Amino acid sequence: MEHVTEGSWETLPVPLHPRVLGVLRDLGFPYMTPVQSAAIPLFLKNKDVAAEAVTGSGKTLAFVIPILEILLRREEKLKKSQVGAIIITPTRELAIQIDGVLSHFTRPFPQFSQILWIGGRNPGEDVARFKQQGGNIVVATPGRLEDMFRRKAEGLDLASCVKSLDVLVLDEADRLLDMGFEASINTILEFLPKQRRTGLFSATQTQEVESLVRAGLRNPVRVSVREKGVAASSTQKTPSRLENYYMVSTRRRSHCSLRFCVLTAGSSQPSPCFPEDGVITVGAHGLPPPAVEEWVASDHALCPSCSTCACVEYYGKALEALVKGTEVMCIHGKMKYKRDKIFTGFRGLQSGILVCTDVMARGIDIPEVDWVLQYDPPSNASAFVHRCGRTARIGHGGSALVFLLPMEESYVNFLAINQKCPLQEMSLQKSTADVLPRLRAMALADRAVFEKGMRAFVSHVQAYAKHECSLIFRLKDLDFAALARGFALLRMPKMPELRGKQFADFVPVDINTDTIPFKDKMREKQRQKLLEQQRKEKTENEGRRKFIKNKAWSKQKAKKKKKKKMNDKRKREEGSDIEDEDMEELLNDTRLLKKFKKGKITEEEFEKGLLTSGKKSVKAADSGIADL
Ligand SMILES: Nc1ncnc2c1ncn2[C@@H]1O[C@H](COP(=O)(O)OP(=O)(O)OP(=O)(O)O)[C@@H](O)[C@H]1O
Repeated sequence: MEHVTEGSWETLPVPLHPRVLGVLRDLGFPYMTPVQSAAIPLFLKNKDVAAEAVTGSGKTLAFVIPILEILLRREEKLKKSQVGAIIITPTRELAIQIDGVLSHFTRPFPQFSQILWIGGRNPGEDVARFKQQGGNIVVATPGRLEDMFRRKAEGLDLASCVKSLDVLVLDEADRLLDMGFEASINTILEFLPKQRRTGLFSATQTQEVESLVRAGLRNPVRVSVREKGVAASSTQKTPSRLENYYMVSTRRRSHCSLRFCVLTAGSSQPSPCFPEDGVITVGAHGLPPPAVEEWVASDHALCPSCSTCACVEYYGKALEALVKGTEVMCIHGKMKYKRDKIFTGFRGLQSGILVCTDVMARGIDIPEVDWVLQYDPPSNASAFVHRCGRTARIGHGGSALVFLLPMEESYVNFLAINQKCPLQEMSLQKSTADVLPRLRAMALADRAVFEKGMRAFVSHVQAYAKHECSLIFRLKDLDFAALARGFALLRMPKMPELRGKQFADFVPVDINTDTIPFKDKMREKQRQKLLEQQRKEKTENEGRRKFIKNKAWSKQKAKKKKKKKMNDKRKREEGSDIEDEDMEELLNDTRLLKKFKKGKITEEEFEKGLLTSGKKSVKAADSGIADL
């Protein structure tokens, strides 16, 4: 393990508690990683630490161990309700993971209690748990932690409880800022005592992180850890054991990635849509081609690959049908309550595919992940490094692959310069059977699949339009017809980006897509009922329309003008002129996100808002009018 090279824990200049050493022995970690050997002594000498180290280099223990040691060295013992340490991390999954690591170390010290505060759970219960069990060490997401400071009326005076705080850790600091938590963090910092140790950990440092370092840390010592064997001048952000590839597909990106997933997962029964002779070779740089068996032997394939929740839903559904004998799971940010369960479930699997958005891109530690497939390039370049970092973690090898269109190939150079992240080209050489006819057949047979595909396409186009590297990812150059074929669409969706365009290369199906039923009988029954209701309303409105027609034309004109004005205003405000409820939901979510980023609403309110708009969309889908 080239990461674990820094001598045994006993060689630290400040000795660790024998029971901490015992836990490390039980975990089978006899040696430290570089970031651990650098950061732990600094913390224990009362320094603030700003640490940057590649993904999977053991940053969690670099702050968990000092927290324990500092609390153990306190002169005044902590009371149940006194908070001695807080770890803030951007996502729930990360918080759960850190809480799990921490519990190994608090187990031999029953005098310390720990508590997890994350969104998606009942805040009232969080308060009750704290009052009952205490929380000397808090692991939290920023929104929920900020919310907890406002729960005085429920009997939790957190501002008083944190007066005893010794250590604050900001994990994945750049992500905390990317996700718009700056306002929450600043509010939280105001409650915390200045006399504390602060640690800031990240795999990628940005300008914004620098400001946070200045705001939250006092004379920090900076730790920047490079891997052994990597030149001192190099600032490569990805682990050296990571084989990082890109594949340029002249065909559709989605098609390629789906085929790749099918192959990688290595179905136990040969998939009807994928021949057994698919050969993948590494091109350009002359490396030997990995044998197909190598892919097939994959344990976990993780794909934090999609930029949007709708794409995750669609690819999840597609892969479920295409990959036999391998479990396919989906996680995205719009899932409210089942996210924890799915995440834990995936970790417990022998092998599987996790289709996810960037909620899984950071910090998530599933050591056996062999492949990270990126269906589309993430919206910002540092997220690319984090996505890849879900594989090739300590002591393990791993590979990552991003699918690019020919017009996007300069992204490879951009990553090499901007992120010091070199990629090698890989190409799928033999032409293989098409997965798309199968997906089209699925969409024809089930409205749920049809609608998922349409939504995925729309959301993908919209995400593409907002890409940070708009010079490389140019919406105007996107081949919409090829994209639609890649999503196995039955017809082109109606959306402003496509208005007035012709798609000679896209052949829509020869049926009215409104007639495609849901496979789920109940859903279809509801849809039919709603369609009937709409038909009735339409007939009733006919009479009214005639009446309007008989009105003075000047009046009709005024009404039309008013309507146009309202529509224009809405378009200006929302940047969209799509009429259906899905778009409304999307816009509503965007508005919520903006408010949340500006700190105008709490994480809780944000999630509640998402849930309400999600419900609306289910209604729309059920009614069958969500046909975008
Ligand atoms: N000293 C050690 N020896 C062996 N394995 C270790 C050691 N320290 C940590 N690990 C293991 O290495 C893996 C990665 O650790 P961790 O999740 O802390 O990495 P990280 O640097 O926080 O990664 P990321 O930047 O992706 O969040 C974990 O599975 C952890 O158990």
